[in-house]
Amino acid sequence: MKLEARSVGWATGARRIVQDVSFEVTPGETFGLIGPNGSGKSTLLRLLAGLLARPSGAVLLDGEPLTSLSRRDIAQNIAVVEQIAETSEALSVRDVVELGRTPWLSALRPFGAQDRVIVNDALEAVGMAHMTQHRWATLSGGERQRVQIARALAQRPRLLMLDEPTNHLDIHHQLSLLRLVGNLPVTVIIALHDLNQAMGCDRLAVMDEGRMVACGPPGEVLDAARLASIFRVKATRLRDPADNATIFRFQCPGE
Ligand SMILES: Nc1ncnc2c1ncn2[C@@H]1O[C@H](COP(=O)(O)OP(=O)(O)OP(=O)(O)O)[C@@H](O)[C@H]1O
Repeated sequence: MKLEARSVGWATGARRIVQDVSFEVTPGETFGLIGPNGSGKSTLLRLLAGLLARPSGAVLLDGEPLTSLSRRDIAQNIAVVEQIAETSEALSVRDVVELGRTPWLSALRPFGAQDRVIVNDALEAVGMAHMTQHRWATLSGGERQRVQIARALAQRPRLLMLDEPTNHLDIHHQLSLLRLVGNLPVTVIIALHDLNQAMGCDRLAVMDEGRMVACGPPGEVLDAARLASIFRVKATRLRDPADNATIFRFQCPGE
């Protein structure tokens, strides 16, 4: 699915949180959003998913303005995993993941065997199939994160938006999640803090103070001058001899 952001913005009171952001994400692309704390990444993701009232500019999905689509149309196309997921404490892991099927169900099309297979696959994909009966309230931060990702996978979206999906995960689950997401046959927009992980995206948009200040392939966008001016770090580029990949080592200026 193709997504186009045209001069997207959002303000609260007199404060502009996101301003004049334009880019296109092509079908199948993994598009990363990076930027310092408070630079507007989560707000931009919410705008792209149509979750904020009174946005400015336009978001188009395969050429159709988001505003012309029903909530159900949007939910059949876009799944969002936010940083803080609100879920009833009493639900089981399976219940939460089954919620991902909601946009596809109706009185004439109740939850059935095919939905059960999709839910099982999603639980399997995030390594939570052994905990289906556990209650949400009892889960660790990383387990909750993986269940929310399974819910989004069960939605079978064409566009998956993830807000810092690795932030609660141990290193094994971080890497397996990124590999899982990278191999999905869908368009992905992902906000990330780890710039080494961001190097795995097809393209990156850099946010700073609510504006997009750069957009392009990771190797071009993450140059020493930008890392110093936007992220306020001194970066040394290293090469992994195993596969020739670029790795950054960061230091605070003056160290
Ligand atoms: N509903 C709101 N009302 C007021 N201010 C808001 C609101 N939502 C976001 N902000 C402010 O907008 C700025 C951008 O927030 P946002 O969460 O989009 O940044 P971010 O880049 O995702 O940050 P982080 O990396 O810390 O998660 C922050 O200063 C935040 O306090």
